[in-house]
Amino acid sequence: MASTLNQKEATDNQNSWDRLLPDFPKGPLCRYRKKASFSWKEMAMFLNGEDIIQFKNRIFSSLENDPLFAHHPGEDLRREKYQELTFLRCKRLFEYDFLNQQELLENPLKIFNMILCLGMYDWSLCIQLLLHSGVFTGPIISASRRFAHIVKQVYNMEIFGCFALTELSHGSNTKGIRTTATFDRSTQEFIINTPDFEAAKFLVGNMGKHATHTVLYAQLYTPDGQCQGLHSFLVQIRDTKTLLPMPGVMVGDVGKKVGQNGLDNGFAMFHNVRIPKENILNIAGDVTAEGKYSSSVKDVKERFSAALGSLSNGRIMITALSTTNLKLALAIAIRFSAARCQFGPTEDEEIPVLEYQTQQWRLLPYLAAAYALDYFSKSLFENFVEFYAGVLTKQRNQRQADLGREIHALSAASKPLASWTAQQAAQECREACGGHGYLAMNRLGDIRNDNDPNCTYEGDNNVLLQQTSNYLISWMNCIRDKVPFESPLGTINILQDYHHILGWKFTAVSVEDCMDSSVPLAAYKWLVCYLLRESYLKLSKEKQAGLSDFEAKNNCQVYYCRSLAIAFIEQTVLQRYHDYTHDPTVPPALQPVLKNLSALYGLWSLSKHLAMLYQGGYASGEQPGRFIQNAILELCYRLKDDAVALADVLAPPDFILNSAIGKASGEPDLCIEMIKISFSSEVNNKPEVPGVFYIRLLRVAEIDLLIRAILQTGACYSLQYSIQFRVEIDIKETTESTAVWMRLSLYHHVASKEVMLSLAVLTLREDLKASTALTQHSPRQELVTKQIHPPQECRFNSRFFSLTFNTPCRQWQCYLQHFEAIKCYLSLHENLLNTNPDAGSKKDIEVLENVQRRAMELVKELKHESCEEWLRELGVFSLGKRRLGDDHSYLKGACSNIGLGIFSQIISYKTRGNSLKIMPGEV
Ligand SMILES: CCCCCCC/C=C/C(=O)SCCNC(=O)CCNC(=O)[C@H](O)C(C)(C)COP(=O)(O)OP(=O)(O)OC[C@H]1O[C@@H](n2cnc3c(N)ncnc32)[C@H](O)[C@@H]1OP(=O)(O)O
Repeated sequence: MASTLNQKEATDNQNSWDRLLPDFPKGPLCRYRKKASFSWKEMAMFLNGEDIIQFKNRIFSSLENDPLFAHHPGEDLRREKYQELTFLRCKRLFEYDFLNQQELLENPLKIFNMILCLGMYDWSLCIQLLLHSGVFTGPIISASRRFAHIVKQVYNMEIFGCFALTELSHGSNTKGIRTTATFDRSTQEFIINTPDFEAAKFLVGNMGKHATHTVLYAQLYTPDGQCQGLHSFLVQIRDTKTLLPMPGVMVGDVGKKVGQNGLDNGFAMFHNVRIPKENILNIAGDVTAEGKYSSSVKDVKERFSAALGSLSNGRIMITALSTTNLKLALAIAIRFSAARCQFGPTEDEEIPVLEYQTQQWRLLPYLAAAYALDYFSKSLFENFVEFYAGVLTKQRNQRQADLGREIHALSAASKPLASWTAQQAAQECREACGGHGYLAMNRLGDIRNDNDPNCTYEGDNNVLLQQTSNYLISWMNCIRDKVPFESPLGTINILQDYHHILGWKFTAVSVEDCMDSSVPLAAYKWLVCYLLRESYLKLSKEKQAGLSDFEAKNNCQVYYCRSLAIAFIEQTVLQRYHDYTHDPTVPPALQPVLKNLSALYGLWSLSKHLAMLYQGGYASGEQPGRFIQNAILELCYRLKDDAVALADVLAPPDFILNSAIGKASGEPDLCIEMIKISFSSEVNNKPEVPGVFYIRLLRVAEIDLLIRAILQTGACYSLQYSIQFRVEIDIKETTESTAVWMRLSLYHHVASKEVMLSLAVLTLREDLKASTALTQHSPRQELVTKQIHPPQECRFNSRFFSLTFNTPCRQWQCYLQHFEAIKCYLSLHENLLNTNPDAGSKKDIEVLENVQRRAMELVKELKHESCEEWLRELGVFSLGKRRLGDDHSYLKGACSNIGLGIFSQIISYKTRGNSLKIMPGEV
């Protein structure tokens, strides 16, 4: 009976997993998926839970089915266009309203996941939304209820926000900020001024083009001439209707960046800009009508930390954003490594590159880090939710203050750890995928470049690490005075055993002994205590030598305080992950792989501190180092067959991952991607370059892929162009083989001229796996003609089957029929060759002509088919459907919706400059 129940439970589970997590398409990755020691679906359910998976699916499918979110293949989207599109998308996200207040309160992890889902799709969009509805709105919500109407305007997108702290000459050093806000008693206003160019607000996300309001950080001056320190103010910088700068504000875009170019980063200078007294965000302090400064926080330092408190939230999110980049890069590189075969034990046999020890060692520790950091970032976010609830309910007890300090210390180190790990991983993954990794279409370059600012914004990584080491060193007084202590989250509680831990030694006596994360965890505890002692001693010594606090601190960073902060955060991440993976409630089938990941993350991270372990006497002799290295390699080997399933758990759907080599099937369809890119960039940017696509077809099935690629690409770009297709099939015989070449000529109308587009020569290799390469094929001149043929002309001779159709791209049904005819033609031809191998070489003109005639007849017959049937057959129904009818509707919709909101604008399909322009008569 019990076993029947268990069986039923197992079946129910399986059904629910299958419903939420569909199987992946068959392909070369199947062999690894079969070898996995666990079910990826069970793992995904365990890590996320049904509710979150459903929620993520809803977001992913909404983006995939919305034409506004269609990808623009290649990297040729101009910056202005990309920024404009990002803004339209951001606005559209509010229309989706993925998360209501109730859902958010019930499960705050939903907002966390929503942000990450958007980031997986595009970081510019994600950061734009975060800056507007989080970084800008957070301090406003925390300040006072008097801003409720502003918050409403934020969520209606009636205003658009940014967060202006950084200045041209002051980024990390917030105390050095020089913008001023002087209170004017006579008008009950603050006057905002930028003293000089160097104090201009700089690099502020959303400020470049779109923001109408900013949370502005400035030194507050009371009428008595006293500077009361850094405070934040709500300032309008642009007119909400015209987007023209407000009087006294000079604002603009800072130009192209290394990454995230869909985001408009800007600068601003203020000259006697007056804002009402109520616009001070009174988190740290306020000013009375008489101009007296008042604050419930008496201590200046505490006031400073209250003013900057909102940055902790940002750093926690950046920890998670970086971890997401780590996950994306790993998903791509592991899938590629499992499908890509290169070299082998014999000349005839090539093996997947994942089988090589070096490849495992390069990638799998990062995979383990992705799992550990993923868990950590979620748990830290949950800690923050607890803290933020206290902020909103105005709790002022000791625990709340201690929790704030601890979260600040953790996030100031977890941001550096996660962003650096992701940065290094993205580069390693890029290289591990060779030339394919270098191609923009595979997204590793974008992941690396878009991750890059995570190391800098919300505080430079190295500067922030000092906050963590300061926090740790601050506990030395309690240790020295033997005063009992603990922190709300318990992360510093190991220091209670400081003296005892300093006496620990490395005790493992074999490699097998090291295969559990308890071994690196013990070493980390020792390392944290050791580095704390060394940093403290060094600091004391420097001070005793007569150096100022400032100089002493400066001399204690490298090899001391900096290493301490890094070791502490790695130990904390590992501790949490170790506890999680060793919890008895983990499903038995998942325990071994999760424990392996935990051990690998711990040992690999620890291996970077080997010198320190020896230097401090924790390890001695040859064995500890050897054991750790061999255990890392053994764990990589043990995880190798699980790697694809582990990557599957992390990877979003193909549309979101948007990487040809990262596809779930392991079939990169590079041909399609290249055509899309070549086609789209030519159409989009260089319309007057003449050219032809030559595509060599070895299997009839391939034409389906091409049709899909062309349709999808056309779907993105046909809105502005009427495109003509001309297709010629050239059956080319050599002594070794018969090859079918398809020449696809694309024309479009530019100023009523017909221009031939794009020259790209593609060769598909037989297996279509990862091996598409651009090759030199000299096009035969007799085939190249720039003449447009009359519509729907068919021409035959013994080798060529040529169809030209002169149709606006929007009318899909026209050219679908023609493609179908070509397909029939090729099928018949292929059948012919299969049944009669001599047919090709004998140049049996009569037979070929019969085939061609039949294909011609098919074209006529096919005209009566409904276009929707064609689309469904080709699997592009939804894409096609939303283009049928009013082709411009999606853009019109998006833009006109904005028009209904704050921004009156001229909708322009020309993308030069900001399309948000002033309506005639409004100025
Ligand atoms: C959701 C995010 C998405 C991505 C967002 C992307 C957009 C990016 C926007 C930006 O980048 S905006 C601006 C970025 N700039 C910064 O982040 C500034 C970095 N600098 C600082 O935060 C501070 O200047 C500092 C380096 C942390 C402090 O340096 P300073 O030496 O001047 O002060 P201390 O003496 O160290 O600190 C005094 C006191 O205050 C405590 N404290 C500081 N920050 C916080 C905080 N966030 N929370 C709580 N407490 C804080 C600090 O620990 C000290 O306390 P004690 O040690 O004295 O107890």
